[in-house]
Amino acid sequence: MTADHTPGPAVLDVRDLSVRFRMRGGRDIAAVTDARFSVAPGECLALVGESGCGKSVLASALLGLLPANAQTTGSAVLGGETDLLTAGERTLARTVRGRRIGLVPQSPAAHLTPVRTVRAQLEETLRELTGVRGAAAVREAAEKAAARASFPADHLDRYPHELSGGLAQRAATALALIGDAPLLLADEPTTGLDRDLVERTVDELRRHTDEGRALLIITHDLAAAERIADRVAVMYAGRIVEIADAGPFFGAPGPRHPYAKGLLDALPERDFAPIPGMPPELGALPDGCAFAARCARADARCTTERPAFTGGLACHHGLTGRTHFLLKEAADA
Ligand SMILES: Nc1ncnc2c1ncn2[C@@H]1O[C@H](COP(=O)(O)OP(=O)(O)OP(=O)(O)O)[C@@H](O)[C@H]1O
Ligand code: NI
Repeated sequence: MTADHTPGPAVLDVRDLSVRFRMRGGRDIAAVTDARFSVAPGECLALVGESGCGKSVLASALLGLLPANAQTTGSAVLGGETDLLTAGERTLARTVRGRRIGLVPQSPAAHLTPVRTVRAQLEETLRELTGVRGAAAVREAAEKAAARASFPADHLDRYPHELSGGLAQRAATALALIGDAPLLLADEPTTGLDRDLVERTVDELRRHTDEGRALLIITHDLAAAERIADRVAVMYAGRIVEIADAGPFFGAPGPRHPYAKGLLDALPERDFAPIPGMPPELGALPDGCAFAARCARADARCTTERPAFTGGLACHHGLTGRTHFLLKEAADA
């Protein structure tokens, strides 16, 4: 097994997914390039990287929610059968969003309908996505759905603006869980929450993964990723540069890609040493490695030659030939 592949049938299998925004004047923005990863049942994959690196665009591509000027290539196969990139809006709206992919939104307050109570929204979603019928049965199912996301029953008749950030997040999670989707997709589910609530939110999401769902969590909160993820995918300038098991990535021996190492070293609880410089414009990417301009290890080759993504890594320096050979041998065994 290599780190970019999960063993057994994947819930989601993304192959060479690219997203280009066609801009006026013929310019292209390469928001996502050749993303390749899969997520297995019961597994949590955290997609991490700095603001603007393409994480949300990747999520929107999976949900069929990209704007009209976006062009996608590659494939993203859900449940071994449906390619999300070619399925078409009708299929995505009727059979995928909510039913096969539960979306835990970035901004729950904005996702919830402001003029309706949490109970009303849960009941409406239940009627839409499940076979539960009859006022009493729907009411009971809504209360169960709230309990599943640890949303307190005595707050069900409140409106979204009457909820704290943490409770709004739980209401949104309860809605995301109603369709019993095998894949949960959470884009920055902890934005704006204090540390305590971040931990509770990710622990609750983890619990749903432990029930057998797959979870793709998008975050730039590395502490949250460390707490929840089985594997980590690091994105830089639209490309995944490293995919690794969370244990060795956050512990020893640590990340293999210099950018991923830089991200961890920048954490206040580690070296608190920011990566110098800025990421490149996605409309004007360099020919070689996109990280070369900021990388202490970069040499002439890095600026001219793009590193291939093999064995979970896209870097000229990450592995010596010998280590690579040994790892590959172990992976193939
Ligand atoms: N509709 C669009 N047209 C053109 N460019 C876009 C469009 N939507 C997003 N982009 C560009 O795609 C890039 C990636 O954006 P994205 O929102 O995926 O970043 P992100 O990694 O999710 O960042 P954050 O952590 O801030 O949420 C950005 O440079 C953004 O400007
Ligand atoms: Ni985003």
